[in-house]
Amino acid sequence: MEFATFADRAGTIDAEPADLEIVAHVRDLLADAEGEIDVVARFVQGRVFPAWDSTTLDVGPSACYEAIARAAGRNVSGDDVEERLAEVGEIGDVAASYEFGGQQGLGAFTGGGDAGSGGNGNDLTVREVADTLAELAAADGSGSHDRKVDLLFGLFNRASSEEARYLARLVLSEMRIGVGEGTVRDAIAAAFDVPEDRVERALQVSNDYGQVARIARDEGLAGLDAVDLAVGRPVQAMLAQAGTVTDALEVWDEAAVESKYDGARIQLHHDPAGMDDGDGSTVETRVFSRNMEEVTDALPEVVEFADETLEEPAILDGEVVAIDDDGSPLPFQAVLKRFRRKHDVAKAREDVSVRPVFFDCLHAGGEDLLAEPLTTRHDRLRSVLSAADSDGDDATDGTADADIEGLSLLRLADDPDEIESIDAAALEAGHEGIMLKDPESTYSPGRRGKHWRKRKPDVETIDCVVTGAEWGEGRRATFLGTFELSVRAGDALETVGKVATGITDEKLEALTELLEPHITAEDGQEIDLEPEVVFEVGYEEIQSSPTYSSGYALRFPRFQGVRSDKDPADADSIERLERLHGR
Ligand SMILES: Nc1ncnc2c1ncn2[C@@H]1O[C@H](COP(=O)(O)OP(=O)(O)OP(=O)(O)O)[C@@H](O)[C@H]1O
Repeated sequence: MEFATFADRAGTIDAEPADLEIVAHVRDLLADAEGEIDVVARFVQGRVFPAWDSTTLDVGPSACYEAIARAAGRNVSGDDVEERLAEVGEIGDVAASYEFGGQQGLGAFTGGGDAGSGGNGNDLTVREVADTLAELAAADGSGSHDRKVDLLFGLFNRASSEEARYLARLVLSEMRIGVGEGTVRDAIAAAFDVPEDRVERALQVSNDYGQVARIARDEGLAGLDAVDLAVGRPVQAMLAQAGTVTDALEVWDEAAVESKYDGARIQLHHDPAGMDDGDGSTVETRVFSRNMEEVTDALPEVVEFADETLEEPAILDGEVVAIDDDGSPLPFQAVLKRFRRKHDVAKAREDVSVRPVFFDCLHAGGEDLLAEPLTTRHDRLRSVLSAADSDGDDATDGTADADIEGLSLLRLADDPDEIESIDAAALEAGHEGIMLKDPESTYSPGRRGKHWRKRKPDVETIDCVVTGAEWGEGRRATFLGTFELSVRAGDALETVGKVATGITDEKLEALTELLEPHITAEDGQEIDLEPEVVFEVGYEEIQSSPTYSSGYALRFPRFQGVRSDKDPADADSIERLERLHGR
């Protein structure tokens, strides 16, 4: 297909406001794309490379302005192009405002027209543009800037105004003609008469709109259904919604509960037989970010872990977490010092170490698992991660999961109290909270569905008076560990719950010092306190409950801090609880 034809069609789409009409135009474009269907399916979305491919053109706007200026003639400079952009506001309009075609001087009219070439009789094709841009992306090292400008100049120099408009937008990732992924999916289905959901599945698995369009056309449904995951080719990550335990248990019989690890999402691809690393070398392990960017070189610990632990081809989904010298998780900010780092990785590793935790398995031993339920995928994950375990204890009874390095602990629970204690243990271990997942759910790449929920962060906090406490146990026996919370009810105080979570050892020590002078009675581990200190407490919801004297209970109470600026008289009242409960 000539690039002029593509530009002409892109112009029609650009001018079309109705979504359905846009799909129809893209459908026709794909149907007419012949041998270049793969490129056309990408270009129309403004993509030069497949979604799974982290290759970028690596070309700054100034290189593009320079190339446009050179193609526009001797009297035009990169600065002129930039100035015009400031006036016009959009690079496509700017590029289209020049006359190209190797004209010297003032840019005489070439008669190329919208669908014509730049006047040298040598029509630019879609494939040529794609090949030149691939060559441009590959240019690196010294002199690469000039090489990139030369290649771009070569394209603009052969372009008509309308071709230049879409070429400039493509190069600067500013296509913006209203064609998103869903449009291309529907257009492929309509063009080649295949069901949308099967196109969707093939797209999820391959992340390659060009390949899927070609397969739909040439091989039909059977071809689409045969598209598999490939080790080495990243898949979009499944995402979560915020949700409450109560909501989750209403829809599912039971919830699969896991810690929410506070790190960065990774997708690990491993093949003991080796895979292409994208640069022509063979590697056993590649690691990708949530946006399918390659982060392998930044995370040598993850690569070492995979090389030591895995014995079969696998695609694993997980989180990389920064850890301190004892192996305890560090806050999210620490992992940012490592993630995506390109230089001085060894030095950064000395400062902050990381370790991976995996919670899903998309592919193992040649078998795609996306359509399997979560529990089956997690079982497979366990066996993949325990392959190197020489005693052969692959923990099928679930008891040894905590001993399997790199495996998330997944527990099935249908009791909110049990989930609350898993949440408490997760916070205690330094994680961010918990994830709730539907045990039956399949893996939906790229979807932020209801099957995965991150327990809703506390939307509201209340200020409670601390009226009692319990001494801790074991190494915490000298600290107060659990605090009884009360709210005002007229002149009296009524209990509303206990908080034990969200408090580090240092904070417990400080709180003990603060509260000890106010102890009025002690019975075993339990103590009564003079009402003096006010805590700010987060919660998931307020329930009616006979357990506490206020008639309400805080579900998932979490310590936020001491309100040293407040007296008990300023604490929240039972009336406020009533109002919050009624919401
Ligand atoms: N056990 C787990 N299961 C799934 N995701 C987990 C788990 N532990 C940590 N995570 C992280 O939580 C994220 C899920 O939340 P979400 O889909 O909302 O992503 P997000 O927008 O990056 O949110 P957040 O900023 O809260 O991590 C995942 O992308 C992953 O990085």
